[in-house]
Amino acid sequence: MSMSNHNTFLIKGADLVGGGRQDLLIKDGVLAAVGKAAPKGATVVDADGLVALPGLVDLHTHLREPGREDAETVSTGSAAAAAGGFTAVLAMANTSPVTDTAEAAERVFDLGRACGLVDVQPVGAVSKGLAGESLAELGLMARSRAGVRVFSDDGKCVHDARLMRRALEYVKAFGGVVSQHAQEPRLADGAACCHEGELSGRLGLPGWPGVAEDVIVARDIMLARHTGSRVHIAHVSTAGSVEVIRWAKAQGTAVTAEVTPHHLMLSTSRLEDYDPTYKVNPPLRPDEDIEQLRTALADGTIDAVATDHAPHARHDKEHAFAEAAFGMLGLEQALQVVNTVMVQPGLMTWQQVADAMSVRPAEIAGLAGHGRPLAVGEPANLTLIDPSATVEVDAAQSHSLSRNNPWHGEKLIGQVQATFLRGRATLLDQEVITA
Ligand SMILES: NC(=O)N[C@@H](CC(=O)O)C(=O)O
Ligand SMILES: [Zn+2]
Ligand SMILES: [Zn+2]
Repeated sequence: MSMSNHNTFLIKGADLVGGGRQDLLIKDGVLAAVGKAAPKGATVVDADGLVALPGLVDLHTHLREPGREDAETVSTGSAAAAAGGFTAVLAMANTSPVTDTAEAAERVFDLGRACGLVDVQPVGAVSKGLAGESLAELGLMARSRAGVRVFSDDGKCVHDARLMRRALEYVKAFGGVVSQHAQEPRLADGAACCHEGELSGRLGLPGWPGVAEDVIVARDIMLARHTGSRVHIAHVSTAGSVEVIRWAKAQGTAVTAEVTPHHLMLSTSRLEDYDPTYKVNPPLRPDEDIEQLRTALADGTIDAVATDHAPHARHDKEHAFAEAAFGMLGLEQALQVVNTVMVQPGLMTWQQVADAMSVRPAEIAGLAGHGRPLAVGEPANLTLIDPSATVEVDAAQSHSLSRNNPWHGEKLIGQVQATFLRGRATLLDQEVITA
């Protein structure tokens, strides 16, 4: 046992977003002091040159438990999240069984609390069994101990306009939101596996066009306007969606949107070698879309960065491109990617990163205690990042059970060095501990 009290941390000289260089005292789970403090027995964390952000909140994580514990569990996914700077994640409902009842939601919630590395907040399914036919128990999930506020059939689009309308009307009663996987099934042929364009033609892979996303985004914005309810667009990937969302926000419609790290950085050209690691839904898009996604994130048209962390076991991913599973990892590299493509080139400030990766996601999901300013009396949910370290990503070095990491071999800028959840260190690089 060391001399230090493991529940008391003195973070020295961190660069606080909006607050300059400060010391932070973490005690009894809260920020006990901001500014100068020198308590005895605290573990001292040297944060010289590190940026302190409120703990990150991921609106879109697939944890695979229950059902596919060979790909990820609540515990391994939580560890990956903490390593990436997250203190809360929204766990998507496309598990087996589906999270479409109060009991199922409470089970996921409890697994998360038992693990204790991040707050796991279950997303409830919109439709029973994600079948797109009848509404799941939205009200019971909302009133359950899990307090579900975000509903999504993610993996599938709620394509029936009547069902979508009813879901929006229903969640309005308790301040909930429907997160839509926007993909018109009639425009996205069953065999489609990548973006439809020049490259899909050349590679001989069936593709689906960006407009399959755009039309659902437009429809759901009109339904949100009609019902006076809130819609959230998951993993926006096209310039067309951005255009429609920008228009809707200018009209005052209650629409919010997220973009993934991979859609901000990786283009369709990654498919040249038919590597199934880059097979994802929605697909990687051309440079013109990426450009618009970056602009929209920087100007607030897109509210949040969400990972769509989608672990897959080797035997589901290592197939010919057309047969492999859709999805890629994201939790551990998300902040690095945002730093590399947005902060370092001067497109975004750290304050904006805090907004897009913590404040806004917590607001959208109605998560109390997260996305809060780093101020005295607030829960000590925060993360420290070295913004200038260049790191070569190694897929083998991961807390996730899966290895479908699209950043493998990539040099990214930034390294997460510590994460605290209500004052407990869920990640603490030994290098930064000085006493
Ligand atoms: N993103 C993906 O390609 N896959 C996700 C489902 C989804 O987000 O649509 C998955 O669950 O694997
Ligand atoms: Zn999806
Ligand atoms: Zn997803």
